[in-house]
Amino acid sequence: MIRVEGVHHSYDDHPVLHGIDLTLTESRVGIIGANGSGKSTLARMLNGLVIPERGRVLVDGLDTRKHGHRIRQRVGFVFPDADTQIIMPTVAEDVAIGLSGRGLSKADVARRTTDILARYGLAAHHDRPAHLLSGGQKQMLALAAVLVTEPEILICDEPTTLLDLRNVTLVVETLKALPQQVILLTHHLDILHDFDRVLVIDEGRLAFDGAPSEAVDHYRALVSAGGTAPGRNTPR
Ligand SMILES: Nc1ncnc2c1ncn2[C@@H]1O[C@H](COP(=O)(O)OP(=O)(O)OP(=O)(O)O)[C@@H](O)[C@H]1O
Repeated sequence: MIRVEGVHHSYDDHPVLHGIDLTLTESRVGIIGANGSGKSTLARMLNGLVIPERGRVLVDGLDTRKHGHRIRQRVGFVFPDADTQIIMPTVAEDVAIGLSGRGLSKADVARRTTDILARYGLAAHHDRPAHLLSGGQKQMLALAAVLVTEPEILICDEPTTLLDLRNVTLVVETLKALPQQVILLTHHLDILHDFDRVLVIDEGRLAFDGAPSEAVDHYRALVSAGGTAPGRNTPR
């Protein structure tokens, strides 16, 4: 369970989050809001990639300020642009690297790598250079490379942003089938219709917290009322 307690954050004296309190227990949680509203900053706090300036974030009682490494073993994070997440030359190596330092034998690493690539439709690409994959395949690889570590919670920061409709569907169906708790940041509002809970972030504050359709209505109303800063995305 993730708890966010009285979290404030600034970058270079520019306030980005203002007093966020949350307890996240639901299986499927969406986070929506305008560009620059603070969603990614909040998401990155949930596994200790960003430490709050004030307040604290607890994962199963562990404070991200003190237990970042242990928390990141429990909470996987998928970034918006798979290219920035793919770090090894071949597809299999990119998955296997996530298993290093876990005391697994080479045979176990190879077996788990082969299994996860098969599960996510990448078996035929095992030894291919990762940079030659299509955009959708790269996003699936980024997802597989996180899921092979068997996190208890998965945070996905706009994992469908760069994908065409077919690949959006593939990634979304994959996420929805996972047994893990999934926390998904997205500008594709329709993805969230069957989520358990959706948070609307507006200029660093929690503007709405509830059912998906009401959250989307709230976000659209905010945009219509000019409640988000100018020049930001219109919700789809
Ligand atoms: N590392 C950083 N250093 C300085 N400023 C940052 C940093 N990361 C984010 N910001 C700023 O903090 C604000 C919130 O950014 P954040 O990425 O959290 O918003 P977001 O809601 O995820 O936006 P988007 O939908 O565009 O991804 C923005 O003004 C952004 O420019």
